[in-house]
Amino acid sequence: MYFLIFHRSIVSHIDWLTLSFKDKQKEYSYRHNAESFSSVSLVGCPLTMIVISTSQLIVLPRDSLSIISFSVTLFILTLLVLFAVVEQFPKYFLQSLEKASKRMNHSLIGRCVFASVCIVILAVGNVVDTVGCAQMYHVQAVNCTSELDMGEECLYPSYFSHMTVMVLIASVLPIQPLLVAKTAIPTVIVLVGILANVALLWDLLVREDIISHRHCSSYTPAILAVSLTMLLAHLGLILLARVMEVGSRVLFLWKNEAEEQRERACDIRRKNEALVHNILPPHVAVHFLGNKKRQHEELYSQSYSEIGVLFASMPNFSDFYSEESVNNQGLECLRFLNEVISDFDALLELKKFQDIIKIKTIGSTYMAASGLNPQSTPKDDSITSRWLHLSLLVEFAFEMRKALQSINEQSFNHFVLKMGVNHGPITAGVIGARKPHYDIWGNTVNVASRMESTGKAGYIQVTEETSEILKNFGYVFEQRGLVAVKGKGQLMTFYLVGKGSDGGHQQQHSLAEPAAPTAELAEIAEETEPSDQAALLSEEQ
Ligand SMILES: Nc1ncnc2c1ncn2[C@@H]1O[C@H](COP(=O)(O)OP(=O)(O)OP(=O)(O)O)[C@@H](O)[C@H]1O
Repeated sequence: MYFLIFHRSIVSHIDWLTLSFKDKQKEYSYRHNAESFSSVSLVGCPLTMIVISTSQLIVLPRDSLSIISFSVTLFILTLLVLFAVVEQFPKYFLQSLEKASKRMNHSLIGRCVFASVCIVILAVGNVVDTVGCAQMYHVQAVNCTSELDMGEECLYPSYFSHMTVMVLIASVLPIQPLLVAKTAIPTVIVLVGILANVALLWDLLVREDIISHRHCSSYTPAILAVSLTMLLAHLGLILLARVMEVGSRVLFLWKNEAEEQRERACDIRRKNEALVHNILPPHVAVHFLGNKKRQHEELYSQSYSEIGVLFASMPNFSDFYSEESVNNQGLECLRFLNEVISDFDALLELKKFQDIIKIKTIGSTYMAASGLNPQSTPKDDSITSRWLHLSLLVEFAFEMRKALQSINEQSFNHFVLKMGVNHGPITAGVIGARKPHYDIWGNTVNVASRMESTGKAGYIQVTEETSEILKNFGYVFEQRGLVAVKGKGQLMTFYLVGKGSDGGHQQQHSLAEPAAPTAELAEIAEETEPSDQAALLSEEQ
């Protein structure tokens, strides 16, 4: 099969006779898929009419009736084609006309019927002309020896068959009609052409033979020659129509495939973006997604001078964690931890905490930082503007405590948070080309971590400098005393008691809530790390 040779990719998809897709859904969408500019292919109809009329007027000098017939057919065809292409030139035509054109071009039946009508009008124009010629001139039966009146017109009727071939060409050009119409209409045109030759032009064609072959030597009769020409042209054009149809279907498949691939690529990109946004802070994710020329080895780092850092741990979680069959080899403990951490993460979704960034979790310790978003610039140079994010970090710490409390109530647990906050300069960066991780480093982070590890369960411990800043926001502190911090010596630290004039009361209240019974709190405090023991000792001194 000709199309098997050219388009192996489509063979399994289509029926070899009708060329329709075996998949009904695909066939439906192919038929309803209106190619933009497909209406432009109809321009071939009036153009063919112009060529036919011009050549006929040159070869077969005609009377005024034929000129009127040409003009009317050409006029109707031009109007129809103009209507079909209005959609492509919306600026130059009435809106209602454009809408009607669009409706016609986008309806399967509409555009099929419309294109078929154009072809039929063209064919009818040609037939009318043929009939006119045959009837206008009375031709007597002639033979090789007859005297011919060479002054008569319509001497070359075979031209009507040549014109029919042109009509056939014009009939396969439009994209809109279905293949069945593209086959049926030209077949009818050829049959009518052959019938006209036999029934109307026989004598005229014999006369043309005699004019062309004066000596009556052996020749192929014109009637046979032109009818065969029409038939062969018809077969060739049907073949061409089928090849065009296969091509159009291949393009349709490719287009669909490309569209599917594009959608898949968009989907993957969306998922990747979501993934990047999940593992990196928004501003860093934007940097990575936007910077297409980024090299794998290129390091992303950013220095900040005023950042807040929070460490929050659940000191009694390690006691809770055990790998036994009763808790599914520790799975239930991890499920619980996941619930707690997820609740903390959910707090960061709140608008007021949008500038707080979760850095990571280290075991049951939650690490977050504020002031990392370069877009959130302070309104002015005042302490309260510059360190607003630090007060929000403290608010976040309070909310974490509340969230854990409510989980405790639901699960009959007694977990408490031990928190440490510090502020100062840090360096942030993304480490690793695979599984990249955003982290922060610096003395500020180390001290924040120490504030947590040397702190007390249920308390938020801060350095003196941090407490000074937070006092501007109305937070109330209780001096803890000097704490021995590894590598830093003795640091004066404070416990955050609450906010406002009744801050002390607030803190009392939060501690008095059944987050952990007082005895349990004391127990937890005693179970702090060795460095904490040193800290507590220094406190006692
Ligand atoms: N980016 C970070 N993520 C998590 N923890 C950090 C980070 N930076 C520092 N820390 C923690 O801060 C604490 C203090 O760090 P520092 O460098 O002062 O001492 P260290 O000798 O590394 O600490 P350690 O004695 O605990 O090993 C360490 O426990 C460290 O784990």
